[in-house]
Amino acid sequence: MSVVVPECCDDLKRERGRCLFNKEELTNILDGGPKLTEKRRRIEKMLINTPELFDDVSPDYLSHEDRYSNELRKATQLMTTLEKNGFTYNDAVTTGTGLWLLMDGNPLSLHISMFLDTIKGQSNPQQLQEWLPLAEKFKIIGTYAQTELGHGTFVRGLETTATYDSTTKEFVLHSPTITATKWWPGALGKTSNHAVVMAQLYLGGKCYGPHIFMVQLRDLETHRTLPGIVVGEIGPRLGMNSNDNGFLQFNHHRIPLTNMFMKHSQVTEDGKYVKPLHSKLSYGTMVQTRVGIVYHASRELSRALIIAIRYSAVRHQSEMVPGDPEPQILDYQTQQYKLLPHLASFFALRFSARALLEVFIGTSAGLGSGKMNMLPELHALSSGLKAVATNDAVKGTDICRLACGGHGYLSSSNLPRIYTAIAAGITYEGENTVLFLQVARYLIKSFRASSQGQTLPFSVSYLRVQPPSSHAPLMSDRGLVDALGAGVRWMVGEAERRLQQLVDSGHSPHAAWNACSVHLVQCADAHTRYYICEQFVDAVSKLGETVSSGVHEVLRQLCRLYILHRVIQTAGILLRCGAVDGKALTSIEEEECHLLATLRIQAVSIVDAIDIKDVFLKSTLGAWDGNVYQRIYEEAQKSPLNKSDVTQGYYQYLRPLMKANL
Ligand SMILES: CCCCCCCCCCCCCC(=O)SCCNC(=O)CCNC(=O)[C@H](O)C(C)(C)COP(=O)(O)OP(=O)(O)OC[C@H]1O[C@@H](n2cnc3c(N)ncnc32)[C@H](O)[C@@H]1OP(=O)(O)O
Ligand SMILES: Cc1cc2nc3c(=O)[nH]c(=O)nc-3n(C[C@H](O)[C@H](O)[C@H](O)COP(=O)(O)OP(=O)(O)OC[C@H]3O[C@@H](n4cnc5c(N)ncnc54)[C@H](O)[C@@H]3O)c2cc1C
Repeated sequence: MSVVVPECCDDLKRERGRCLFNKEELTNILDGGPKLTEKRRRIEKMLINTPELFDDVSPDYLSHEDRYSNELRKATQLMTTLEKNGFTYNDAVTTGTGLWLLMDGNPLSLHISMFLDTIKGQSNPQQLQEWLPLAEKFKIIGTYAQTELGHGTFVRGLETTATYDSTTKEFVLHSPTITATKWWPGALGKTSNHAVVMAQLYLGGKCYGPHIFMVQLRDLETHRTLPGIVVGEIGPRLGMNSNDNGFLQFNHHRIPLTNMFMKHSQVTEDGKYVKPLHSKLSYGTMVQTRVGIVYHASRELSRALIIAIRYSAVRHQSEMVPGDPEPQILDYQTQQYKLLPHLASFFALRFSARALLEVFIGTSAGLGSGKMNMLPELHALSSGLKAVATNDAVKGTDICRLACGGHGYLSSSNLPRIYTAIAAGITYEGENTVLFLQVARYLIKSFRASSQGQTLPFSVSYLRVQPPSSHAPLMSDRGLVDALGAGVRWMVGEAERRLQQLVDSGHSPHAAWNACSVHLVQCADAHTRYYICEQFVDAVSKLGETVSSGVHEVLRQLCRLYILHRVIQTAGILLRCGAVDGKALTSIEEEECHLLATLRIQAVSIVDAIDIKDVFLKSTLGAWDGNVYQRIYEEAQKSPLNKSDVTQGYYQYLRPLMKANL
């Protein structure tokens, strides 16, 4: 059946006709400026003109091996296309465009992120000179091999050993137990010929803790595994099955002394250890990746929102008023309540990701000149934001799926793939509960320091025991953010009181910590969300001076919705600490419902301004033209089961059953 695809269906045309702001201006803000929008579009144009980057057949219909090969084909094509056109892989990652073509598990993603970042961040000048050009030109291909079967979270508990042999000036890498097997690293199974490996450093019989080593795994000509190494793929996962997440074991495998990353800590030829300036500098790649994941999570959430909001404007169901035509489902207040707070979250995360990147850049510059004092704050902020961003992106994406009813469950909606890809983000790069507990540790330490009169770093300065009285009226944005801050201060104070009470009654500090850890995780989550609210309010108020009133109004509404929603979510705490009363909460609830109706009017235009083209959305439900039903129908025709009217299964199983005398 031939299909005539209209420019854009009537529903979406009407929605777009109601736009009262300059979409391009909002797009520029989200990209970080008009120049970055222009650059992103140039990359997109180039990629769209490279047909090899697009799938002929959905990965769902391919075998495990074909799926991997197909993704590898596209990944290598992407890298060469970028290179030939004068762009870097980083351009494709930071704009999201390249990743969206490969989000079924891109086997080069670990190479272009954590492998290269480790080389850049952990090498001494000689190592940098030797490894960086090889890695940048894909002469060596690597991954980040840290997690083991027995330990992922507890890096200090890793079992792989790197024992220095001063007679040969080599490290001997060994996996002494089954649980020491490296397990999970992306692209380790079949793609990588190198890995940066986290292993316990042993010198003269003494363990110096986890350190990073560059290890060649495969021959560079034949790609065969080197002697002393066992490597393979770990099998199917919940999602991203086009990747070759792998396992790795060492059997007394030798590497040169110079293969230990020596920017921060060193081993001399005679086996002496030189300490780093800060004991956690070797965790730097993880911190950097967490910063990137905040952006990544916000981008994935935005794809889900575009799909669900456009679909909600096209889908008509039920009767709102008996006898009237079926309304767009976006007109139902409950549908708005499902989607619009997540739309606000996307903007909040985008502004916070930018603020975090600035902290990261500032801290990295400080580290270069030996200043370590900003590291704890960066660790706390990046851990908290990584956890909130991935939690919210996963929850938001699933809500988007549910908001699309049955069709959201179709693979062709692309919502399942977005969901499974981002769901991994809750676990990888530091499991979220564990990261929140790191934030809580920082909060309690800061709270205690402040009780002793010490000055606190900027992100926790609001925890001061004697806060300056806020002059902002409660119902203003600033006033409500202050109320949220008061709530976190109360929660952290309460956690500290409970910890102290347990210690005073004879518990060890560690037992007390565990006994309070549910509350501590809530403190960390609330603190991070307070930080996000602050960043959102600051960003919108700064933009107010430079943007047109239409765009400013939309941003102000989204920011307001984010704050109101957060206050309602935290109502119990805020009532307990007296930051708000029941009357205020009632009016906040009413205002939220009113705001949902206001934002609904321009919701389609707001998601249009995120500016993700159909080829990157890859969704039958979310395309620009709104031609949903035709697309779903056509996609179903591609199922291999539809190649013949009667399948083999009928002759083999169904017919015999029907003929049997049961
Ligand atoms: C750009 C686009 C990107 C796109 C992304 C998509 C693709 C991405 C693909 C990704 C694929 C996935 C790839 C992967 O998954 S790669 C594998 C990732 N694995 C992890 O993330 C493991 C998580 N675990 C850890 O990081 C550590 O073990 C933790 C932190 C939990 C504890 O650690 P440890 O047991 O050693 O420490 P401690 O708890 O005794 O605390 C002791 C002190 O140390 C301080 N401390 C701890 N850590 C740091 C730090 N980093 N900087 C500064 N300070 C730090 C801490 O605050 C405390 O300070 P104080 O309280 O004593 O003052
Ligand atoms: C898709 C994917 C890709 C990955 N890619 C890589 C990679 O490229 N390289 C790599 O090295 N690794 C990789 N990993 C591994 C990943 O980093 C780990 O799975 C992650 O760090 C969590 O560790 P774990 O699996 O040991 O979980 P565990 O730590 O065993 O967590 C299990 C449960 O125990 C809880 N828990 C653990 N410790 C504590 C604590 N101290 N306090 C309270 N609760 C606790 C957790 O909250 C969780 O609920 C990947 C994982 C996935 C899923």
